Amino acid sequence: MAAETSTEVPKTARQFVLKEEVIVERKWLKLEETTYTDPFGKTRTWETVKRTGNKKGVSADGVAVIAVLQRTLHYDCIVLVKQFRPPINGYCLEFPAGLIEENETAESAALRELEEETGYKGEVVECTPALCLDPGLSNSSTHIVSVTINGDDAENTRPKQKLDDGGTLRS
Ligand SMILES: Nc1nc(=O)[nH]c2c1ncn2[C@H]1C[C@H](O)[C@@H](COP(=O)(O)OP(=O)(O)O)O1
Repeated sequence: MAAETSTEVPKTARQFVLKEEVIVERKWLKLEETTYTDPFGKTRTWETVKRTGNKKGVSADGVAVIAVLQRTLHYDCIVLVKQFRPPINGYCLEFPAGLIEENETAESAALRELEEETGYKGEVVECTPALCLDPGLSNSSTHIVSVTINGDDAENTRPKQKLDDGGTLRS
């Protein structure tokens, strides 16, 4: 008699992390080996990047700001910044963005980063929950914050960036 072959899909188990081990840690980032269970209950490992530091009172690592510049008799414009990004040895056109400071809300961080990077003062319209944008690589999380800028307002007619000593942005 021929052996019966099962056509049933195997039951999968709920997956979870068992252990996180730091491989190397520097000022801004660390590489960890994450031990987890696969859908069949087998133990596996994953290489994970995390940001260092445990900031108190923050809901995500950073914010990205979708800022719409509104001016009378002009089309609305999305404000972007051009920034050199060492990991790709090249320049990117990006939404203004940055890390949230301790005890700072996502909305305040968005307005602060927008003003630092572009000089524009905006108003928050909407803020997403914390999103992981590259969860296969990192647990790093970001709020995407929608902002409007009243370009007719005197404070926004001649915007000036306020960059720290590492900054080389253009908007
Ligand atoms: N992965 C990083 N490597 C670095 O060498 N330095 C880094 C990393 N991530 C952030 N930073 C530094 C660069 C800035 O001086 C500060 C603040 O970053 P962020 O808030 O993203 O940028 P700005 O506020 O726009 O300067 O962290």
